[in-house]
Amino acid sequence: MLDPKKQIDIDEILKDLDKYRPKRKGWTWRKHLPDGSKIGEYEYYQVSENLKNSIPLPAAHYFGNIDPQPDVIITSEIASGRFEDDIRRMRMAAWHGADHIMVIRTLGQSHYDSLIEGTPEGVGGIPITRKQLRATRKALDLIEEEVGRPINFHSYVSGVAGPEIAVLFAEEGVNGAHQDPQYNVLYRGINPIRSFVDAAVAKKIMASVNMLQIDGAHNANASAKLAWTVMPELLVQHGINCMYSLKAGMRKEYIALSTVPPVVSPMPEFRYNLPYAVALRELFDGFKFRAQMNTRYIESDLFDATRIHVLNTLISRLTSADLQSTITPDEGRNVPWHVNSIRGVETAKHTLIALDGMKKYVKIDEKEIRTKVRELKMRAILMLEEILEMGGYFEALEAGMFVDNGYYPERIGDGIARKKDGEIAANTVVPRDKDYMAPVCEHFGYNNLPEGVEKPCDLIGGCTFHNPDKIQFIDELDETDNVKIRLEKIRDMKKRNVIKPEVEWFSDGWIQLDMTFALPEELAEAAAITMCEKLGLEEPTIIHKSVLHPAEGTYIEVKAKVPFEIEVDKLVIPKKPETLPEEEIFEFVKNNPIHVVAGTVGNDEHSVGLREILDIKHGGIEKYGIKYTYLGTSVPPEKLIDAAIETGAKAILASMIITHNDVHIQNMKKLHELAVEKGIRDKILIIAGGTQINNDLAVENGLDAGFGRGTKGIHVASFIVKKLKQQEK
Ligand SMILES: Cc1ncc(COP(=O)(O)O)c(/C=N/CCC[C@H](N)C(=O)O)c1O
Repeated sequence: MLDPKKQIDIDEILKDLDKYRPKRKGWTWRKHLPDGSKIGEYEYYQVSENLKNSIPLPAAHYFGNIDPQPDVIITSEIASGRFEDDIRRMRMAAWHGADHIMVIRTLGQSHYDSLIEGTPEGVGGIPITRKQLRATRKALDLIEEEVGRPINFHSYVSGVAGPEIAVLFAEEGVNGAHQDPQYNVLYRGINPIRSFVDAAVAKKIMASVNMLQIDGAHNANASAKLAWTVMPELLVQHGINCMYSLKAGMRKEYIALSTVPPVVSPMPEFRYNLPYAVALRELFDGFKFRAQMNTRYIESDLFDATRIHVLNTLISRLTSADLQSTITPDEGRNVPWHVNSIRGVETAKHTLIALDGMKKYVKIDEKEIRTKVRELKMRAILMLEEILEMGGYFEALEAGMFVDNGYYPERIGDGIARKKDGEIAANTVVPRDKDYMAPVCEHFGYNNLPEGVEKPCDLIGGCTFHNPDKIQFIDELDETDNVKIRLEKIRDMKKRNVIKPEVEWFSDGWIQLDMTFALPEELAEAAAITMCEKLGLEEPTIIHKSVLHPAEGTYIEVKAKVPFEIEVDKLVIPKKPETLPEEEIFEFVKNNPIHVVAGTVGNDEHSVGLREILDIKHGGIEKYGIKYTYLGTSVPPEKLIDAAIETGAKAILASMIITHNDVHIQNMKKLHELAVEKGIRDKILIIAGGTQINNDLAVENGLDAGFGRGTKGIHVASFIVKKLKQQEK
């Protein structure tokens, strides 16, 4: 079992991997709750079971800290290049609501014509190897126990070694995988015939363990110049992979179409994306839908990427989705960082929950949208018919029919053409002999078993699917590049108990600074780099800039490395305000009535924070029987003092949010001086509160206490009672 207060021990995970066996095979959907289920005080219609451990949305503390889980599976794509660091991020993502962990493969693994072993470091993804799969699935076993919900582990069955990868995944309990031969052909330049033969073999193996399949249609979006023009082709590509998957033995409930809204603003995106989403779901009724935001147009702006993600999730709720993928908002600027993977999961969870049950009120206008939906279907059907006229898929491929930027039937002629007998691994498909027999299970196509043999592997005492002891586990192949070597480097830091900030790997030293200069962009970028150098930071790199105005200002985000380590043992933890037990506060106030006056002092209209400290609703001081006179906002200090005298108050609560030109400090001094002038300073407590306030600041300016961000009523009530008790002595 994992201890939420302790980090996962990677050494522990790596132990005995040669004996590890997956707990289950195949895909797990969330357990939906019935319509109208209550979570906290509220009814929901599209949620699943709660988690045992989780981190709710930022505003949850206003609503009883509930963390309702949408009915839709939420995916986090995680692949920093080091699986040992990704495991930590998987745990973070699971706590924020992800139950589908998708691991992107290292650059070029599609072109390896065999499996790789061990745990080398990856580039832009993770080398998928048996050891890495076992370590990750073993860690996910622990993490799913910790959050209390099954977690699906996912990667890719594609490339020249596709079938071998499918066998590996079936043996190691991988729960989901992308499999679409069109991806191999169009984007990895692998021979079309080899790709489709391999796909049939792989799909049959995936089907045998109910692995969920995601197809690759979305890649056409990501590759086309103007992604909306490939909408008819997307429907065709989905059709080809769906029918091929059914023929290879897959079931509809495990065939997920990867659907991405083709366009984003500033195009009037919903008038394109919504009809497309409706057409897709009508044509492929009964299949599953994996919604994913459009990666084609993600730039370096985290906020724009998040808006794109929210709008994509809105389409999911307006139509339907079984999985909601969360491309991290920084996909447009670097290999995703921890924090952005989590932000992506939060965006999906927030939006799906926000739109719970929306179809009770909002319906798509059938009349308006029908023409567009019909047109899209017609274009796709015409394209399919033309492909047949051309002699079939391979011929259409050679003619460059796919990923052409013309809105079919218009053609621009810039499609991706692939030779039927060319490309990587051409002429490597060997026709099967008539009397072919293979003593292994889940073998695609005919297999001449001898009479009376129940299953092929009975002939060899079990294949690896039925006798996992036959799996050959190789620990490491490369003595210089493996997880042990990488862990050695950080073992030293852990021994010295020193730490550095990180973005994707343990203590990698990277931080991000955000700043604005009243300069045009080029100068602002140069100023940002200079600033980092003055701060002694290393390798400063601009990762985003926003022009606020061509001359008035530019916003810059920079990443840079810190050259120093932090000594954890020497860290000073600021003392938390101790609070009295609630009963003690109730008891004292019952016997010693307390009245306070409160207000937001000076020219300041903020009121929310102070009301939360006062009102019973938010656990304010009223809850403990303390009475108060609330003077409202923009209260002159004189008025607070006079009201305190009139009401015989024991304390003044002065809220100060605005701190421009240190106006809060002037107000503190003023309150103290006025109380002295009026001769009540020793009879009354003066307490300041506000987001920029702290106790030292208040005390050094003559007050009795100062409370900052995160203060609750009990903190203030405790302080007042403690002080009054001291005065009694
Ligand atoms: C149908 C298919 N097969 C194989 C691969 C991976 O192939 P290689 O190992 O990179 O050659 C991909 C990759 N898709 C892009 C990332 C995932 C995306 N963000 C997604 O969630 O769908 C693919 O789409």
